[in-house]
Amino acid sequence: MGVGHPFAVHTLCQARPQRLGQARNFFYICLSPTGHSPSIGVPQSAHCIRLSLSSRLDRAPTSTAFSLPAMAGGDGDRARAPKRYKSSAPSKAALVDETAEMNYADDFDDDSRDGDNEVKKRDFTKLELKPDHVNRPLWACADGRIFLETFSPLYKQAYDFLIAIAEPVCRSTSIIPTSQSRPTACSRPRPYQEKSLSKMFGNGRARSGIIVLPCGAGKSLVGVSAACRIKKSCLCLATNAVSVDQWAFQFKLWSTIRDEHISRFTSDNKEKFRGMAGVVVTTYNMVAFGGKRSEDSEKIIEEIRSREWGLLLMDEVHVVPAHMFRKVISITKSHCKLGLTATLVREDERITDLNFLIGPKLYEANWLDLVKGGFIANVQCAEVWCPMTKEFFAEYLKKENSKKKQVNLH
Ligand SMILES: Nc1ncnc2c1ncn2[C@@H]1O[C@H](COP(=O)(O)OP(=O)(O)OP(=O)(O)O)[C@@H](O)[C@H]1O
Repeated sequence: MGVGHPFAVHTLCQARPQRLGQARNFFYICLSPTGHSPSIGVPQSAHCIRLSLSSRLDRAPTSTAFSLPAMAGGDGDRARAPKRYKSSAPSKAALVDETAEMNYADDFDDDSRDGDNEVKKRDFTKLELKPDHVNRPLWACADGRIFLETFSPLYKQAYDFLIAIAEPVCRSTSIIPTSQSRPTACSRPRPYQEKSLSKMFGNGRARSGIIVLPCGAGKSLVGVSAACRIKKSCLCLATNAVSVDQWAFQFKLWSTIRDEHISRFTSDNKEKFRGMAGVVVTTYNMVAFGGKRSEDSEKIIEEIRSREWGLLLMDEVHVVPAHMFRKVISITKSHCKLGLTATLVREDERITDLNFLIGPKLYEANWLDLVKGGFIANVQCAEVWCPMTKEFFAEYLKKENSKKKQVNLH
């Protein structure tokens, strides 16, 4: 089972807050054929992830890659994971499965019982830990469950491994097939992402405006989630063709939208609107371009112009030249506009134009908080002083160059 193995991670069930205190030191994973949603609910705080087998695999997984250390008789192929780990008896009978997995449901979520009732109880109280169990933080059961010891020294590596082999299409709703052309969110936003969205949708309707999140904080998920909440078609504008591909990918990653409902429109990739494309991803340039277009392009741009979009999603709003921005805004019609950026700073005077072209700043995350929360990498700043040439210094002192035009969009 190597990297790229066709698993899909389906987080994270219906957490019941009152259960969180009982969270076990196990990373609980359930493997099941895609399309079948395991009904076991487990709290997120217990580091729970569901893995769902892709339809490319037509049989339930065995524990070939992960072995169940405690299980006698062949790596636990027919085994259950332990109910309790007794660290005081490290090697022999250290695992005590008091009953069977039906009782796991008691510890997690009432919803889980239905699914578990299908599984017969088994007694594994006599099973022993394998001698090298400390090197085996992952326990796989024949019924598809994998348990990861969070207290294992290899926990982090094992966790990374699971994530690496999994394709994070994630989130339970993503396994529900949908015929909708509009995206439906299948993600679990982080607190600051949720806050951004709540600022946008706070009073029950979508507000236009700008959300500022540091690089790598997950603006894409916020954009996709916004499109999902609006439940209408979305025109997504990026700065270049590479970004267009990335946005198309992000929509597939974070939502249930089907491939045929996303169209990309770049100079190299003019995907015709297949049906009523729910999401069209293109560049500012493609929309604002005033020159002669090919017949195909003309048709697509006409479609873009004539349609009433639910959301105009604008990536990197701060870098778009003002005149292009105005043009794009004036030739497209949308119910709501959302601008995303990492920094509302630009070199010309026009940053404040965004205020009336799009809307106010809805939310700005403090990057230090995100670093503290472990959501983005720690940044170290070092100030390096160096001499300026005379000419450069004279230029620097000129009023119009002396300050950066930082927006205050409150
Ligand atoms: N809620 C989330 N849960 C898990 N992973 C997330 C979440 N939000 C974002 N990520 C991950 O964080 C990483 C950065 O996300 P993304 O590329 O959207 O950031 P960004 O803010 O657009 O960055 P940039 O400014 O560099 O474009 C991605 O790997 C993404 O999958």
